[in-house]
Amino acid sequence: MADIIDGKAFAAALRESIADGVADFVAKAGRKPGLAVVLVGEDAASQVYVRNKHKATIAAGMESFEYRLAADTSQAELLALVEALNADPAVDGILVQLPLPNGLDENAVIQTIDPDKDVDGFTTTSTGRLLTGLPGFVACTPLGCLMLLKDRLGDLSGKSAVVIGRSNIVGKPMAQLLLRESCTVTIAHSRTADLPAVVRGADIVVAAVGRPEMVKGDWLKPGATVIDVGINRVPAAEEGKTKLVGDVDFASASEVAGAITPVPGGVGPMTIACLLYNTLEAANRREGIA
Ligand SMILES: NC(=O)C1=CN([C@@H]2O[C@H](COP(=O)(O)OP(=O)(O)OC[C@H]3O[C@@H](n4cnc5c(N)ncnc54)[C@H](OP(=O)(O)O)[C@@H]3O)[C@@H](O)[C@H]2O)C=CC1
Ligand SMILES: Nc1nc(=O)c2c([nH]1)NC[C@@H]1CN(c3ccc(C(=O)N[C@@H](CCC(=O)O)C(=O)O)cc3)C=[N+]21
Repeated sequence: MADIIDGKAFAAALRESIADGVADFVAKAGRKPGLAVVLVGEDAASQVYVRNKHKATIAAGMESFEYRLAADTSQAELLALVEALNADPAVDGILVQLPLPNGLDENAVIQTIDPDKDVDGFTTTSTGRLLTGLPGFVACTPLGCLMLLKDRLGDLSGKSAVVIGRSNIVGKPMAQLLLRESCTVTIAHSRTADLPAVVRGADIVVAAVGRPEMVKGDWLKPGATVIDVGINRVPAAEEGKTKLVGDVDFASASEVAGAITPVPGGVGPMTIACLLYNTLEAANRREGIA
């Protein structure tokens, strides 16, 4: 049976150490690090995430600025808010919750965020820095996955890694991070031929697909380390109830893998902890604190 990688516990420990860093920052800068989160519209899942981010930000000793805008907010209004946050000295990090309602241009909004406040790591400046090996903000979910992998495996160099999914927010930055760690990286996607065979070659499997329980145990190399990014809400056994499952079929995969992250309690909590990590980093840089 695979070891369970306890992302929730790892994230809790990380948040504790961030809280210590926040206390140092407050002592030196005379203010708290500030994170602004912008939520447009009423998407149910986004509301839950934004509430969780708010709670975690406060618990870490940071200032949380929440902006909840109506679904019919115009592009110009949203851009004006992002520009105001760019100029606000109390704001160190800016996160615009995705997806945005139809009619808003996600890319235009994201590219307006000051790269020095881009704690989501989504601007082309941040992704370009990652690609070229310059210091910068790395997207929270892949960063959290990498922390779990390094904690489990130590040096990743020379390992073969398969990332399933090529989105800008998870798959692509994940692949870049693994390449930076000198893994031999394969990026799989919906056009990949014989995905089970591709996965079977990997020491490290990161699944970020959005398809419930797609990756089966018999696709895995025995002993592989499996990071399940998927968050899928599906009907539960009990009538009318739902539950969260990942992109990996946990029951069969945990028979073959060496270690695996659960859903919930794996990558999700790491995403929020890494957001706080990036925000503290942004605050320290802005104040010139090492
Ligand atoms: N835990 C966390 O903190 C987070 C979790 N998530 C979750 O991670 C998952 C992925 O999110 P995200 O990257 O935004 O999703 P996207 O929908 O943007 O991307 C999904 C990717 O999976 C690929 N794909 C789809 N179907 C298949 C298939 N049958 N075989 C192989 N590849 C396939 C797509 O390929 P193609 O490009 O060819 O279409 C695409 O590249 C979701 O479940 C999401 O909820 C997301 C963000 C954070
Ligand atoms: N600008 C932006 N940045 C993001 O980082 C971002 C985003 N938009 N849009 C949506 C996705 C998704 N995402 C998650 C964060 C935490 C959990 C999380 O905490 N999950 C818990 C369970 C939560 C639950 O019970 O619903 C867990 O896996 O244990 C999941 C998913 C961040 N995202």
